[in-house]
Amino acid sequence: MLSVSDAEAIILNLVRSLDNQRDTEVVDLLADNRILATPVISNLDFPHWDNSAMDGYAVRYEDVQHSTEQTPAVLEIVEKIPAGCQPQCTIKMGQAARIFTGAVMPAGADTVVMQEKTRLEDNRVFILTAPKLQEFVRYKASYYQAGTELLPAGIVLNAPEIAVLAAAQCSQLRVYRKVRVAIFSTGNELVTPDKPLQPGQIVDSNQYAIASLVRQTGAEVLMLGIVKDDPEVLTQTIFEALVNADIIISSGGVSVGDYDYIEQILESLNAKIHIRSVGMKPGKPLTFATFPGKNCLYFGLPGNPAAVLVTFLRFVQPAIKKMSGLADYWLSFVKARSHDELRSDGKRETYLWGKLHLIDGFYHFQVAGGSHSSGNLINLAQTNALAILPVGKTLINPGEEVQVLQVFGC
Ligand SMILES: Nc1nc2c(c(=O)[nH]1)N[C@H]1C(S)=C(S)[C@@H](COP(=O)(O)OP(=O)(O)OC[C@H]3O[C@@H](n4cnc5c(N)ncnc54)[C@H](O)[C@@H]3O)O[C@H]1N2
Ligand code: MOO
Ligand SMILES: [Mg+2]
Repeated sequence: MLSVSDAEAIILNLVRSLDNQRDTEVVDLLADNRILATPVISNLDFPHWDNSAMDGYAVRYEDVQHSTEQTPAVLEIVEKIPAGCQPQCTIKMGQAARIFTGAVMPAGADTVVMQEKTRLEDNRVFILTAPKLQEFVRYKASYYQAGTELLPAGIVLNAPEIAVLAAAQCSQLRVYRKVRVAIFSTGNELVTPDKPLQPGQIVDSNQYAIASLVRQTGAEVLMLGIVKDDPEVLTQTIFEALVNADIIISSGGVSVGDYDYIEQILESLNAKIHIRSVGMKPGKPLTFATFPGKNCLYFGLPGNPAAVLVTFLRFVQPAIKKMSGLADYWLSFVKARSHDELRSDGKRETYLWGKLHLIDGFYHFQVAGGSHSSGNLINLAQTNALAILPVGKTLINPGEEVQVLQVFGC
């Protein structure tokens, strides 16, 4: 049985990022959560020109550097410059321009005095406090120089990046296409949620959970439905999925039961099985395979509903993120203080689901109540984190530190 970290390394080493030329498409600015495939270089400086950060007066520092309330500099106002206009005058000794936030600085002026520090009399402004040199001027190119890299490839385009791209007039973006993930569930006992249950049947909840997580991870879902525990149908399903999918995920059928066919089918399809089981709880029977000559990864997740979520979050989600072109941050761990006693048998790395709260700058982990059996999915609702007890650790006391994996949009 592999350790979790060895399994992670095997998987992530075998994941190839989509091709940054071939596997891309052009989208507009309204397509969010996409991953940039090529760096963006703008031909605009930021700010585009020297401009004022305040409503006030554009002045020459040397005229006002000794101003006080008792001995104010008195300047003649020669121009009024609203935002969006080109100044007409050059500010000379003893002169100032009325200026507004965002308006272009006039030639000759190097400093802005905010209007609260002035007094106006007719066409003259009294400067009541000495400003600092260049105060309240946002200088051209002081935030970004045209021609340099504005955004690197491999980042997610969220609101801040989209604002930057809009401001830079980059409205057509080359992003990676979405990773295509085919999913299916195996089990003769499974039915869709709309069917009345016959004795022994249960609802295929895993397929819905995986589909939701795949979409949240930014990939496209191909739902292949429920497949009976029938080697022929299973083989055909996997064979067909290989045509279009970058990743195939099944749930169930990976343990040692008489109807657990996934591994033998993968072998019959000449897949190379890299992982058969992992020392984690839940999630021990995990199958990971590749198909020689094909760019497709296979994750055979265990059928138990908690095991399927934990193995997806620990292994599949980072693999999708890496394949999608995301340069880093495939997993997000934090250290938290445990609110409760956490227990494990110490034999496998143990994942306990619960809620992460940020209180006064410190993370606190509150374990979900009820059974942590991998067959129980009820108490997974409203959790956002998995606390991790390493192998050999049987107890974490309340108040002790624990490593936590942030999940479900946390
Ligand atoms: N003799 C052994 N038995 C089992 C072992 C073992 O090491 N030796 N491992 C156990 C562990 S751990 C897990 S996890 C499960 C994994 O089983 P499979 O991946 O083969 O999954 P199934 O047998 O098909 O189903 C297990 C369980 O999950 C329910 N299930 C299956 N699919 C779904 C679905 N789509 N939605 C909701 N629930 C599902 C299924 O009804 C079973 O109750 O094996 C243990 N056994
Ligand atoms: O994946 Mo199994 O949970 O360890 O029941
Ligand atoms: Mg089984």
